[in-house]
Amino acid sequence: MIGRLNHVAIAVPDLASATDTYRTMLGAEVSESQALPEHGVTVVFITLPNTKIELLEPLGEGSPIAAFLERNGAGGMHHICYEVDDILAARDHLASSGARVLGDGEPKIGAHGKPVLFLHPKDFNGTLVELEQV
Ligand SMILES: CC[C@@H](C(=O)O)C(=O)SCCNC(=O)CCNC(=O)[C@H](O)C(C)(C)COP(=O)(O)OP(=O)(O)OC[C@H]1O[C@@H](n2cnc3c(N)ncnc32)[C@H](O)[C@@H]1OP(=O)(O)O
Ligand SMILES: [Co+2]
Repeated sequence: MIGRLNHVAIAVPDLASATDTYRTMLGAEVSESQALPEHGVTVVFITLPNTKIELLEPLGEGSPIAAFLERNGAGGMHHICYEVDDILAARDHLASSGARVLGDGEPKIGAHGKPVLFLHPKDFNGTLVELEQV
């Protein structure tokens, strides 16, 4: 069911500073930032030859990553995103297998304009999993 690795996400307390670190210290190509209020984050993407890195900081009240950053003051690996062909079929299979699909279970449109869903980290070895339909 899961396909390519779409991105690995790192939550950061200061997106501008993290962007500068990647650009100047790691020579990375970093996109312009995208504010995504429906997701409660602002993100940039770093394009690598074989995948992407998503840097994200909280946006607005009630950001889903606020508590994570309280626990991890310098930031940290936040989630991993796998690609799927059919996100509703994947959701239904996972839910029937006992996995917790986060939110109301309906896909939202993510940063790439594609439907995304999240699976509870406790069901996947302590790792927050995002699925993106491509
Ligand atoms: C940019 C758009 C999109 C894209 O297109 O790529 C995105 O990536 S949006 C990214 C931001 N949105 C989300 O992360 C949505 C899904 N996340 C959530 O709903 C919440 O973050 C969460 C997973 C429910 C956790 O929220 P939190 O407030 O931290 O809840 P708890 O404190 O109750 O945590 C429960 C439990 O899980 C552990 N935890 C939390 N976050 C993570 C994580 N990222 N990785 C691993 N483990 C995590 C937390 O430590 C708690 O564990 P225990 O203390 O042992 O119970
Ligand atoms: Co993501």
